[in-house]
Amino acid sequence: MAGAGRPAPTCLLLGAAGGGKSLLARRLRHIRRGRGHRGGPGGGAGGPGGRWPGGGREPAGSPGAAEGSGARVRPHPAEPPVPQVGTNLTDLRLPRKVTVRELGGCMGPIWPSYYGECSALLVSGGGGTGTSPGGRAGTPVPSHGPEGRSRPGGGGGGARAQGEGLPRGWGSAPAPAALRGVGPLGFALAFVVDAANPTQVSSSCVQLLSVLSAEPLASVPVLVLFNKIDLPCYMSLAEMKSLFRMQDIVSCATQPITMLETSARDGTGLADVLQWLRAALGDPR
Ligand SMILES: Nc1nc2c(ncn2[C@@H]2O[C@H](COP(=O)(O)OP(=O)(O)OP(=O)(O)O)[C@@H](O)[C@H]2O)c(=O)[nH]1
Repeated sequence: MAGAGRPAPTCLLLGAAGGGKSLLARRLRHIRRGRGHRGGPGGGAGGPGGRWPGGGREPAGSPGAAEGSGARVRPHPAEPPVPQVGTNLTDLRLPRKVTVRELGGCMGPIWPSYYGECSALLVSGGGGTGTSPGGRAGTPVPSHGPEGRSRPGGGGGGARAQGEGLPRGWGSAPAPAALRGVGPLGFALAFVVDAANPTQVSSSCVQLLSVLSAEPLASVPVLVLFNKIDLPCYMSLAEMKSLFRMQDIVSCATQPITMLETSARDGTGLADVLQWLRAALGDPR
């Protein structure tokens, strides 16, 4: 029964308007497999990995591709932001086909109507190797909070009292076994934050909390991307974690959460994003 009629693994791409989702999806489509992974686990401060493979350029013909040879990535030219109204589908070959479904930031109020898709994929997903990204060198590491922690719904141990200050329903779902590691569930979620826009931090944080507390998404692996780190005014991973109170979020979340710094403009961290997608969606390569 393997594969017959099974929908492609899907990653929902969410985040506030202007965070860089569209550019990110376009750039991911053109990144080449196999080489060019740089940086250590988490791709975090001091070592974000994954500019264009081969230390090189975006492939010819792709947005921002350069003529001739060059050792460095040619940044994607700045372009006026065009708010995404509706949903955009991008197919990636990792080599298994993975669909990235971007939902425009201005569609925030109706994002939940797309969460149901996840239930179908969770039911029909599986069948992978169960590879955990944390188990391979150089792979982004999901955060599960303190070792052996109990989720708030399961009796405490977290940094804050149960459910305190968090959206209704937070932590109330039972912990599925899959949460112990990022599993091949067939559905994943990436949440993009503009790390160069301090005015968006609080609204992004509220959005992230509401996404994490959505019941259909209770067991999907989540990647939080702090994007636009090419800009001089960007906030570092440590700053963003502190502003978002990520430690609290991670310790209360039912999902395994991974964080990465990226620049959709210059390609930093994008190889790590692909690697996370491969691991989260069940492709061991
Ligand atoms: N400097 C810099 N600019 C970026 C980066 N990513 C995206 N941008 C720019 O930010 C603007 C918004 O990017 P989009 O990709 O349209 O953002 P979005 O999240 O899809 O926005 P919505 O469709 O409104 O939800 C565009 O001008 C992009 O070129 C980045 O990593 N660095």
